[in-house]
Amino acid sequence: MSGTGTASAGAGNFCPLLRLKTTSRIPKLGFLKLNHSLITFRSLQIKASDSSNHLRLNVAHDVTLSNANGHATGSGTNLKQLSTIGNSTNIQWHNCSVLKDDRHRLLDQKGCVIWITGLSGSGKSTVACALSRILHQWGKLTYVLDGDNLRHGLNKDLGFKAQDRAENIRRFGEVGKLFADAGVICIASLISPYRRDRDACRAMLANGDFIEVFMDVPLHVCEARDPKGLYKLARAGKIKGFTGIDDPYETPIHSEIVLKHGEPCASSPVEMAEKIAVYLENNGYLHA
Ligand SMILES: Nc1ncnc2c1ncn2[C@@H]1O[C@H](COP(=O)(O)OS(=O)(=O)O)[C@@H](OP(=O)(O)O)[C@H]1O
Ligand SMILES: Nc1ncnc2c1ncn2[C@@H]1O[C@H](COP(=O)(O)OP(=O)(O)O)[C@@H](O)[C@H]1O
Repeated sequence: MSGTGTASAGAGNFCPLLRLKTTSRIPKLGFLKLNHSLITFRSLQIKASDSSNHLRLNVAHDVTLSNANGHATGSGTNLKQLSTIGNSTNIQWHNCSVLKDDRHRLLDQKGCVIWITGLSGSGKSTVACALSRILHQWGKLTYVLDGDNLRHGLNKDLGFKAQDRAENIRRFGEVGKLFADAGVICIASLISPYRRDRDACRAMLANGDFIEVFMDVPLHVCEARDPKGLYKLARAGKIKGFTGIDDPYETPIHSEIVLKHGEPCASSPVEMAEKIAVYLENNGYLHA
């Protein structure tokens, strides 16, 4: 493969193989499937056809040829390597020509993860839903990932031992990262008691895109609320390893937002949610 090829043009100026109009601007990324092979390219020139009704493709840089199994088969200026990530061997990252910025422009917002951490009963879920409601009313796309809810499905194999909580948090981080990449404002609401696990999720996202919100509510207040009766059961020894009672909660040190119990002007869930919404506005997340 020399880096230059031809493809038959479809009706008019539209090439069904490329799904491009010949008049459209040159894409920065794309792929072309030919004879069960995949050609990945970063630079492409399309010249309008002559009377032979053919499009001429000039594939300029970063060419990777791979067969249907994804193994590299040809040469290019920059062959991508197969990787091993965890237990996944011989894998290769595939790019798509629709990029995060394209999705941001479509939605007129920037994807991010609002990470709400705090004790059981501190008001995480209530604030998460209030924030989702406010942003929805402003025409912004959000999705709430709630600790209790994900334990009904994705995380139902996990308990509350430290390593299970760590895995729970890691999965939240990975799912939140996908939502943010999709352009969605993802609101994660989970106890996430360990600083190291929260920081690992922060590190998964681009600078600024992980916004930690600490529900700074004293244990005695959460315990007095006890909406599910869990503190009572934990005090009675009927639940072991309950956060704040006989399991640790590591207070955040560098949260972007602290929602302190009893703070004047920010004591109701809606006022707290408004504070987060203002942060998003001030930091450019509500426009592309
Ligand atoms: N041992 C123990 N400790 C803490 N919480 C417990 C426990 N057992 C059950 N629950 C209920 O599970 C909810 C917390 O789940 P999370 O996924 O947010 O926890 S964690 O982030 O993995 O620590 C938590 O929900 P919230 O009250 O909304 O925080 C409880 O309802
Ligand atoms: N800012 C607040 N002030 C007073 N009560 C609140 C506030 N936020 C939540 N609550 C109440 O506290 C209880 C626990 O709230 P919830 O959102 O379920 O907490 P978490 O998700 O952290 O367990 C609920 O009964 C809720 O109505």
